[in-house]
Amino acid sequence: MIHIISTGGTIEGLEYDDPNKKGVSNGISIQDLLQISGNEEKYCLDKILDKDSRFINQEDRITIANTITSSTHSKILLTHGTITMVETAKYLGSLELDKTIILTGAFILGTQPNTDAPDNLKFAIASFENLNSGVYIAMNNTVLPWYNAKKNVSKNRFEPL
Ligand SMILES: NC(=O)C[C@H](N)C(=O)O
Repeated sequence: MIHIISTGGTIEGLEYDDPNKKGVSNGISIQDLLQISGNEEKYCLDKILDKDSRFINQEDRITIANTITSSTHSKILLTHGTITMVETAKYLGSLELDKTIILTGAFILGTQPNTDAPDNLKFAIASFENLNSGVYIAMNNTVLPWYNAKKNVSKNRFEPL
């Protein structure tokens, strides 16, 4: 069983530049995206935040970490906006939790027909098969460990450092 923890971002179709608008979402749920992806893996889902990742702060990261540590599951899929995905991955990596934690998201709004959200979810879920405990980013068919990942803004992809 995979424990999915969702926090907002483009993957959930959230589009806003104004932090005051956080929590106002006309987006799409991770559950619906998983259905679109054809996912057959068993999962449970907790939506704990609804934020563009520019507005994810240290308090939010502690909330995310607490949700992970109190989970009874060892496979954690964290959906997160891409802008600060590396920062959250680094924070979680520094905690050295004995779980496999994969972060994923999307570059194209989850509400758009050409979104990469279902593919990234599918890829991230399949990646648990090959990974030991640790923190990883799984996006655009690439898995990177938390300490060797950066977002290439011009190419819209994550790459090794
Ligand atoms: N592609 C993204 O997820 C960007 C988004 N605005 C974020 O929450 O970081």
